[in-house]
Amino acid sequence: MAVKPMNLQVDIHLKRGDFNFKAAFETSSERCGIFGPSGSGKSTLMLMLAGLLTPDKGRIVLHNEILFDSEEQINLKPQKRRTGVVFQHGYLFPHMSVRRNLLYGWKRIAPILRKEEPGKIIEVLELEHLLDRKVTALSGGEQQRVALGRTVLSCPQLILMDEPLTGLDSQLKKQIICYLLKLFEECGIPFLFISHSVEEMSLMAEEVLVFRRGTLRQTLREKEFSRKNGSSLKVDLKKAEPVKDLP
Ligand SMILES: Nc1ncnc2c1ncn2[C@@H]1O[C@H](COP(=O)(O)OP(=O)(O)OP(=O)(O)O)[C@@H](O)[C@H]1O
Repeated sequence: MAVKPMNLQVDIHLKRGDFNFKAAFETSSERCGIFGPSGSGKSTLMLMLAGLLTPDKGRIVLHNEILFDSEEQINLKPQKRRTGVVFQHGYLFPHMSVRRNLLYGWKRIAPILRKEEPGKIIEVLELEHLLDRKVTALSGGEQQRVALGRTVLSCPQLILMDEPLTGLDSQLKKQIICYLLKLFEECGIPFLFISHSVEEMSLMAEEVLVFRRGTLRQTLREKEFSRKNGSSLKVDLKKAEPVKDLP
C-alpha cells in the first residue's frame, strides 16, 4: 500500500524548569527519526505532538488539520489527534488478553475510520497463536508486537514511537524492526520514532531530526546521517523477513 507522507508542520516552544525546548520544522517524510543524547528533548517533542504535554506557544499542523495553535487557542485532545503512540514498555492493559488489547482502539473508532483489518495485522505480526493469552504471559518482544498491532488497529494518521526497541536484545530489536517495516508496507501509515541508536536510525528512518539541549540542530536524510555517524546498514523493505537476522 502506498504510504501517505506525514505532512507535519511544527513550530513550538516550551519551558520546563531550566529546560528550554524549541523546534521549527516541516516534514513530509514517511519514516522520521528523532535522534539526540539523553535529555535533549526527544520525549518532550513526542508528548507535545501526541497532545500529552502542552507547548507554551506555537503551532502543530498534521495533514492540514491544526492540532495546536496558541494564538488561536486550539489544543486538540490526544484522542482527537489521530496519532497512535507506542511507548518503550508497550503499556498494554495487563488484565486483558492479547485479542482484547489488539481490538481495544479498533472497537472504539467509527466503522468508517476502520481502515485496517484485525486479521491482516494479526497475520503480519504473527500473533495468531497468542490471541487468548494474557499479556502478562508474553515475552518483551511479543508484548511490543501486540503494542504495535494495537496502535495500528486504532487507524492513526501518524504513529509516534518513544524508544520502542529499548530493553530488547539486539536480535529481538532487528526482528521487531522487520515486523515494523512490514506493517508500514502493508498499512501505509507514516511513523516518527525516537532512538539514541545510530543503527536503528539507519535501519528505520528516511529522515532524521537531530536534537541537542532542547533545540533542533539538523534535519538530515538517512544517507547523510549514516555517513556522518558511521553506519550504513540497509533494509530492503520488500524483502524484510521478520524472523531472519539482518546483515
Ligand atoms: N516535569 C519536568 N520539569 C522540569 N524539567 C523536566 C521535566 N520533565 C523533563 N524535564 C527535563 O527536560 C529535559 C528533556 O527531557 P526529555 O525526556 O524530553 O529528554 P530525552 O531526549 O527524551 O531524554 P532520554 O533520551 O533520556 O529519554 C531533561 O533535561 C529533563 O530533565
